[in-house]
Amino acid sequence: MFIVIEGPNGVGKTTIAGLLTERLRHRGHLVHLTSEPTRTRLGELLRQAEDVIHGRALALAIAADRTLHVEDEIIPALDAGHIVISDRYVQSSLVLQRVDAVDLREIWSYNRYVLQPAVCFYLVDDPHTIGARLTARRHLTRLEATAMPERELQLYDQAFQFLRRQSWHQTTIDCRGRNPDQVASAILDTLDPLLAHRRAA
Ligand SMILES: Nc1ncnc2c1ncn2[C@@H]1O[C@H](COP(=O)(O)OP(=O)(O)O)[C@@H](O)[C@H]1O
Ligand SMILES: Cc1cn([C@H]2C[C@H](O)[C@@H](COP(=O)(O)OP(=O)(O)O)O2)c(=O)[nH]c1=O
Repeated sequence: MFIVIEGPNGVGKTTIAGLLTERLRHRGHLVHLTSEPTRTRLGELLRQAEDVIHGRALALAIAADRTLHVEDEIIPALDAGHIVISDRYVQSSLVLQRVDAVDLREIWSYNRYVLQPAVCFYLVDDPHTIGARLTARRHLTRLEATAMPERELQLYDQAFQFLRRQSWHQTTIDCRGRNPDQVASAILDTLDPLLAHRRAA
């Protein structure tokens, strides 16, 4: 089963993806935790080069990294019986490349052939809470510094509506007033029936 954790910078994706991995492993599942940009040479290059690669070129390069991610890492892990959890996926492009002035349909055209996740979780929180966390960060990348939490939340909502029309399975998780354990539990509540179905199949 392929699961995606999405949401604006600072909402808690990395924290929650890690907790969810622990909780699922504790229950005896094999879990492969991954993230985008990838930890491959291309992904690392993109993390370092975000200041000089921008707009359409960045959208294409991120889509190339994602394509390799699916082919070389996600599908092999799924074939080996793992639950795969990705911290960021297509939605991040539908939001961040738009912040970088690329049109939504163009971004989608570069991503439309990727593997469709079993379910995508969109973490949302109060923009002031997210903003306070970002202020506490020592270093922000160019796109992190450009995208404001309100704008990112609005673009994530538009990505959600767009992908719903492509029949993607998506769920919004409201993190307001919830600690990370409670957020992970809310995700597991949605996952449990899907996992039971997987076991029965
Ligand atoms: N539900 C939560 N409640 C309180 N703090 C949280 C919550 N989720 C994450 N955090 C904290 O917010 C910060 C940003 O989380 P992080 O997982 O790095 O976000 P992202 O990967 O979305 O940028 C971290 O310091 C983390 O401990
Ligand atoms: C996945 C993804 C990342 N990015 C950019 C946004 C960030 O500035 C940068 C790194 O992502 P980020 O999630 O901040 O990485 P980490 O917290 O693991 O260092 O990559 C895109 O522009 N589009 C995408 O689709």
